[in-house]
Amino acid sequence: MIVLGLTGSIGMGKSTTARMFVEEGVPVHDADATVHALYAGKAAPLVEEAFPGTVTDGVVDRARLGKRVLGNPEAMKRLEAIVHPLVREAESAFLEKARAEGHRLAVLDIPLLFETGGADRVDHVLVVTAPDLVQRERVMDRAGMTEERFRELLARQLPDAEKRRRADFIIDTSLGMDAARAKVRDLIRVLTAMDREKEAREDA
Ligand SMILES: CC(C)(COP(=O)(O)OP(=O)(O)OC[C@H]1O[C@@H](n2cnc3c(N)ncnc32)[C@H](O)[C@@H]1O)[C@@H](O)C(=O)NCCC(=O)NCCS
Ligand SMILES: Nc1ncnc2c1ncn2[C@@H]1O[C@H](COP(=O)(O)OP(=O)(O)OP(=O)(O)O)[C@@H](O)[C@H]1O
Repeated sequence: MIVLGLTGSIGMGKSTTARMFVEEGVPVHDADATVHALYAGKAAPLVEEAFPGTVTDGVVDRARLGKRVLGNPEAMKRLEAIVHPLVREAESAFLEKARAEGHRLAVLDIPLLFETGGADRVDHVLVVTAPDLVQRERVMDRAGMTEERFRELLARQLPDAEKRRRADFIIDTSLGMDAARAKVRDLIRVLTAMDREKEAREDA
């Protein structure tokens, strides 16, 4: 089975592209959703112990936690030491299930794939991108978004150009849904064939 990492900066079309893989029958694991679930469960007591006052009614308050760790590399490291092993555990269980079900391809949707060393856990990386102006228009359309917040978010993410440089595959989501869906289908075909060849070589 081939493991494809899916990533991209804010507003580039990660969720939309992930959904297209699901629609084509490819299992997708969502790291962001996993963190949200962990913060309402298993991780909450561990986070409260490390960062007292950040958990309310058993659920991590992301705004409070963000204030403690964003812009503080040492605190972020401590938080990652709690969260990342749990995310990896969930990913491993997901991949094991996908393998057992006979899938040739599985996708790990990881927003901060490059920033958190995720590239080592996948066989290939797909980066979704769009021109700056399109990205800006999409993000500024969201409720509560301000110019300042957008700038802050961008400053904390690896630049799009650097992500594209490190990508194995790129999809430009500014060309519309049909174009992106065609690319997703092409990619599934190529990676599935690659896995089939790999298996034939291993059997020989
Ligand atoms: C700090 C937290 C509470 C802020 O949550 P909030 O909902 O306010 O914002 P969100 O999750 O969208 O993150 C906002 C931005 O912060 C930056 N950021 C978040 N986590 C990290 C990190 N581990 N390393 C570097 N930058 C980070 C990113 O630029 C991101 O776009 C949250 O991001 C978190 O718990 N991060 C640590 C866990 C983690 O690494 N998650 C990434 C997926 S494995
Ligand atoms: N291929 C596409 N064609 C047209 N519009 C698209 C395409 N992909 C995404 N979009 C649009 O761009 C916007 C952002 O997409 P999406 O929510 O998937 O981004 P994201 O990368 O997951 O964002 P974030 O990282 O902020 O959660 C949405 O309005 C979506 O409809």
